[in-house]
Amino acid sequence: MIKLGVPSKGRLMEKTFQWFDRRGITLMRTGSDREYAGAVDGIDGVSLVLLSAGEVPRELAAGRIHLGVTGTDLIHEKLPLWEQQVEPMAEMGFGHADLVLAVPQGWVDVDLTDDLDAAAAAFRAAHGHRLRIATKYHRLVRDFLRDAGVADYALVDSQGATEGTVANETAEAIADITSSGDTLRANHLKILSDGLILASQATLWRSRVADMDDDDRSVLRHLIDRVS
Ligand SMILES: Nc1ncnc2c1ncn2[C@@H]1O[C@H](COP(=O)(O)OP(=O)(O)OP(=O)(O)O)[C@@H](O)[C@H]1O
Ligand SMILES: O=P(O)(O)OC[C@H]1O[C@H](OP(=O)(O)OP(=O)(O)O)[C@H](O)[C@@H]1O
Repeated sequence: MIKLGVPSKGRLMEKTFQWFDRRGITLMRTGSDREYAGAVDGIDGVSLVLLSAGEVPRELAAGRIHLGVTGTDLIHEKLPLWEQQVEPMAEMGFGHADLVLAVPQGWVDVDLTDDLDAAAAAFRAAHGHRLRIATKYHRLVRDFLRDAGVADYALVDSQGATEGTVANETAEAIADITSSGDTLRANHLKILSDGLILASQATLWRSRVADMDDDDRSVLRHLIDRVS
């Protein structure tokens, strides 16, 4: 059996089901509302694994699922060696979101990451501690800031309501996902002009490490032909 992991809740679930449906493959939740059991209609040899978008990268990397749907951001953040562990099979055209670096709108002299670097040095001199950037995307933000030449900062972990950390005075800047931009605007934050860290969308990934026999390989080829 080829195991296909799809989000069982959250913002990617419904559109994932619709995406497969348009390609003649029906994914169904079975059992009660609260039971995470599923079935697949329209193709043989594929079983459905329902899980959260955030768990799909780990399951693919462990080879417990052969295919999985999740955002580019979660794969790149959670799998340091993602290119060796997974392969993108299809960009699905929904779940678009940008991971961006944002600072208070009132910081009129800070428009670029270079300006942030200067502001960070000044901040440390004035306050005696490093400028804090709140995020849940630790790896992606660190890599981005290293490439941008910004060093004088501290990451603060924020697993939700990240834009609120500036008003709450637990951080001076944030790095988070944005789609409409409403949350950033409502919290008086602006994106740095060169502050796009990653453009993400829902993507169908193939595990490079999951075990397969010849039958599985042929089911996988057939499934990929149908959807890509
Ligand atoms: N406006 C948005 N805010 C946050 N994530 C978004 C947005 N639009 C698309 N996404 C994408 O959705 C995915 C996360 O989905 P979701 O928040 O449903 O997953 P999750 O955090 O694993 O869910 P849960 O923890 O509720 O199970 C990420 O890949 C993210 O890039
Ligand atoms: O640009 P927007 O359309 O306003 O969307 C962006 C917001 O959506 C997400 O939060 P989510 O709703 O997942 O809540 P969270 O803060 O608990 O992560 C993300 O973390 C941003 O806060």
